[in-house]
Amino acid sequence: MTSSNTTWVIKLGGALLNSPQSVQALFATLATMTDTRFVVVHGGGSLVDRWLHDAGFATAKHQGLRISPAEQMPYIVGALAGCANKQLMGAAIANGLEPAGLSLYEAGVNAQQKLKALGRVGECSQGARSAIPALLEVGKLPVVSSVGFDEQGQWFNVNADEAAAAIAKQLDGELIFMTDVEAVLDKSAQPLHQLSAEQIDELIAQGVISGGMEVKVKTSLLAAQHLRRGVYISSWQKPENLVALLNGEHVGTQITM
Ligand SMILES: Nc1ncnc2c1ncn2[C@@H]1O[C@H](COP(=O)(O)OP(=O)(O)O)[C@@H](O)[C@H]1O
Ligand SMILES: CC(=O)N[C@@H](CCC(=O)OP(=O)(O)O)C(=O)O
Repeated sequence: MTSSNTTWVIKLGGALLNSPQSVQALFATLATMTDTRFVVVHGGGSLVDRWLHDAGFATAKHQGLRISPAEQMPYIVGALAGCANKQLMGAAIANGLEPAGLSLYEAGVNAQQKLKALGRVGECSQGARSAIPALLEVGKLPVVSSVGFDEQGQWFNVNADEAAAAIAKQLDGELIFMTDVEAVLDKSAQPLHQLSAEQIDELIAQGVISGGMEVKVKTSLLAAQHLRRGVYISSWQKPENLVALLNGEHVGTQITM
């Protein structure tokens, strides 16, 4: 059951940034829900792809996570915490909202190296005090990139789905992933309205769920188990789905415990 104090963590997939109209429509929708506390966490994978390519780097992913050599980090951080974050802030401002652009550090989430072979890919842990409650209290809209820091101040590239889940966990909030597909699809490309742990294992093993969606469903399942509530995957192409979800309607895919 949600209350007016519930915080809704909305993760926006990076492909959204390629569609300025959809960005505007999404923030216009958020702006209509004045009584709801939102935290936006965003990706920017396609922007990172472009910046790395333009800088002459090759890039590769392992199970949906970008292998992030130290020398590529200035481009990755620039694309995510700089360009993507500020583009979304601009759309929020244009729709009458008051965004506050943050990295994971200010949001109270720390990062540390996930796996040596992945370079500077971070995984989340409990961090310093979060600025988010105070920002929400004064009516700001936190817009959080998935750039994280460890206690030595070293920067990390965190998958944005994992970043959103860590923030939802910290705020005990609701979690919605807005991506570029309306739902997780089955092997006949039909939307799955609900997904359990067993189905997720099976669909990944069959190769029906792969790439970025593999990270998303695995992260959603862990988050649902931790938060003890369902987590949703829906499309940013349909901002009205956000309104429906907040009203307790069932759209997209619900990942259950
Ligand atoms: N079973 C599936 N159902 C839907 N999308 C899937 C599936 N398996 C893989 N995908 C891919 O996952 C993509 C979404 O993941 P990703 O690109 O990481 O999104 P985001 O940037 O929003 O986090 C889809 O565009 C689709 O290409
Ligand atoms: C470690 C890792 O994979 N980081 C991601 C961070 C951005 C992200 O997750 O963006 P989307 O939500 O648009 O996919 C990356 O470099 O692409």
